[in-house]
Amino acid sequence: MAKYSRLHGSVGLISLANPPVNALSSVVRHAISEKVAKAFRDPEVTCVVICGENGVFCGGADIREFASTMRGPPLVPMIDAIEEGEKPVVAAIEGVAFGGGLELALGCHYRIAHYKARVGLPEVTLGLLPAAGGTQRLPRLTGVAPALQLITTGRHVAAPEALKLGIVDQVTEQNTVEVAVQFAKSVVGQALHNRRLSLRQLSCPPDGLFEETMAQIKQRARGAVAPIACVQAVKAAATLPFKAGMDKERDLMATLFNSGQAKALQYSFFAQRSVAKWNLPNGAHSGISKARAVHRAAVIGLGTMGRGIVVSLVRAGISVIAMETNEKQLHTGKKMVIAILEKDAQKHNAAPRADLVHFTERLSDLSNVDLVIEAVYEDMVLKKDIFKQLSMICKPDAFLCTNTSALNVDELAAVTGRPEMVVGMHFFAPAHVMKLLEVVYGQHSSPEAVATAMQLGKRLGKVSVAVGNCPGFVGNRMMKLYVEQAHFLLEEGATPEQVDEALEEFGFAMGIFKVSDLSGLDVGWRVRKEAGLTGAGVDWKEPPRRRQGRRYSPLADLLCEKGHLGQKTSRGWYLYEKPGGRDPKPDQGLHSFLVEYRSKYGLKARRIDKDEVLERCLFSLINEGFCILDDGIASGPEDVDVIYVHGYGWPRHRGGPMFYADMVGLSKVLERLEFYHQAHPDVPYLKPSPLLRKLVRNGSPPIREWREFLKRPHSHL
Ligand SMILES: CC/C=C\CC(=O)SCCNC(=O)CCNC(=O)[C@H](O)C(C)(C)COP(=O)(O)OP(=O)(O)OC[C@H]1O[C@@H](n2cnc3c(N)ncnc32)[C@H](O)[C@@H]1OP(=O)(O)O
Repeated sequence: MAKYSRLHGSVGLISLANPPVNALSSVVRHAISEKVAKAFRDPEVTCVVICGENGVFCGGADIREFASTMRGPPLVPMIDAIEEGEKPVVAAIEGVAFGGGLELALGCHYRIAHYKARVGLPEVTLGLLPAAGGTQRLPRLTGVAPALQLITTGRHVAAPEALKLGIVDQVTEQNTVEVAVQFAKSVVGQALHNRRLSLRQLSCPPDGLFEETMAQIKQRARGAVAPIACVQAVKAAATLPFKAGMDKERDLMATLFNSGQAKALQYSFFAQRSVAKWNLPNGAHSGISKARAVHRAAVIGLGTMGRGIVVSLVRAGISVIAMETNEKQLHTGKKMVIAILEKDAQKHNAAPRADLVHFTERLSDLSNVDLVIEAVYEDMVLKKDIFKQLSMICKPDAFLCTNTSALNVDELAAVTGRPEMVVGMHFFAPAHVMKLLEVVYGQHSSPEAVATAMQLGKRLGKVSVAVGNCPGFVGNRMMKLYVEQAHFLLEEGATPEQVDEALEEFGFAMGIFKVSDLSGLDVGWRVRKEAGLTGAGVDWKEPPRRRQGRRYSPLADLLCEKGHLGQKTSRGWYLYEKPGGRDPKPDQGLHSFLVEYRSKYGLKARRIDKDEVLERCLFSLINEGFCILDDGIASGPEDVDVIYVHGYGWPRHRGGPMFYADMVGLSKVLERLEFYHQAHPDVPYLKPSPLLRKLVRNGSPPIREWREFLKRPHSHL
């Protein structure tokens, strides 16, 4: 809804009132239209100010309404009516003016923003375009190039930048509404013609701007269609009269609005928010569990992960003790952390925050920290030793966290005298860049420990998801099967290039073999050795290409034995021009190696098409996702999807693996898994999960209803 009042006798003040972000629901749109008409009718009113209650102008159209038939007055005529009005209308922008919110402000004749406010047109991130005149008015205000950049990326800008771009007329540190009211009174009587953006002429865009932008977008959009439609709409602004441009904007929006991509992106928006409201099988949940403040933290281990975690903590203003026993590693780690912090400082024109980090070789220096994150390499014996010591050294109420990516959090907790204070904080490399954090609760982790880790993740700017304890947790447990299928496909006749091409066409930023070369083949090799799948622990009585009773491909192990570890050694699944090279080239040597390998094991190469690559890799991963839901390791499909979109390069416009399964159709996923399981009976995880079967038996309900089919958590609180 929107409230109306009259200030100083002549100013009509319209306040959007739809907490928490004053989204433009049908009720709000109706109320704004009504109040604007009232103000325009009232002869005592000479000018109008539109603002939002509770320090937020407007977060845009109500995204929840997109799933149903749109009711209420549409935005376009409402905004046109404001612009056409004969009384000056000023938008007083506090908090945010996003999407339809900014479009509403662009229909006003003037815009005043608080210096902390942000404005932007993020529709593209929801699979849409700004279809309430945003693609036509913004270029007329800022010029084509800046508008094109903002609309195709959805980037927000802070008020000072918005002022430079001409999006707002004034920025204030004072009470924005009061400043806007005074401003509105001061412009009464001035001509409005020039202030109506729809009437403005656009200056010619630079030559080739649209072609270049389109080419860049096609390269980086990974199949997303909304950015392309955004370019077309802005091009219409630059080449057509306003009215025709608006028609083009409307037509393009009509094609996007009901697309699967828009549904996926809007699902992702809400999924990301839903994971913050975590709940555990024991009944603990975010609503009742209080986080403790973390003032001082420690990180143990200054390898790639440890360094990234230290940087993340410092960026959040937390003082850190960075501990490393290896002198050389300590020296290198310190240099790299300081270099990143200095680069940050340069970027933000501020002093480096290196004073917040204290580097040490002594574990005893950790006696007074509130929370420790252990980030040494994946060796259970080493980690247990560290946790035993921490338990004695750290103050009794310090939380002890591990950055393990797969090891048993309960086993670590058991060696401490405080298992309730132990949780996993699984960061993704590089930790100062990647958004995802898996917070792993063990059997004894207290709600306070989980709440503190989740809250800390939020403070570090991460998307944090609470997950249960099992080998690989959610992300890596699913990933393992996807990687295995890719290796099996090579045995059966595919090349790394064919597999990667299919995955990249699907929308992954990089195919699985390129990712493996980038992270180093030795990472998985170490894990497989730990698991007794290769190296000294193997039971050699088993037939070749079988381990622990099931099919196994030793291809990656064989490459590791040859020293082909990926980019760092210039050879892996691809060839690189030098060690550390980034540009993968097909490797004839690898192809010959595959031919010899197949011949050695009597494997007949066959042609494998893209559909099979996708089904084998993705459906096996999805099937494990269903098992994870059934086991209660993730509390809902949104958790799995958020993990895959933010940590594993799953294309956001495909929602995530569980959303994708819903889009493809659960019965089709089930049928294909049954087919592949029959064809590969020695791969047990291709057997369809009981939860998938149950959902199909129940008529394949939409993803938002899946939680009703999960085992209910039992409260032990
Ligand atoms: C004809 C079409 C014309 C226009 C199209 C559009 O306008 S599309 C919408 C464009 N707007 C956006 O994309 C903005 C989305 N929202 C945000 O970026 C952030 O929510 C915001 C506004 C910056 C606030 O961030 P904050 O961190 O403070 O809160 P949070 O994100 O957790 O949101 C709080 C709750 O509000 C819900 N919500 C936010 N925006 C919308 C929206 N536009 N429509 C509906 N609901 C919205 C959000 O889901 C949270 O809900 P909760 O139940 O508490 O989880």
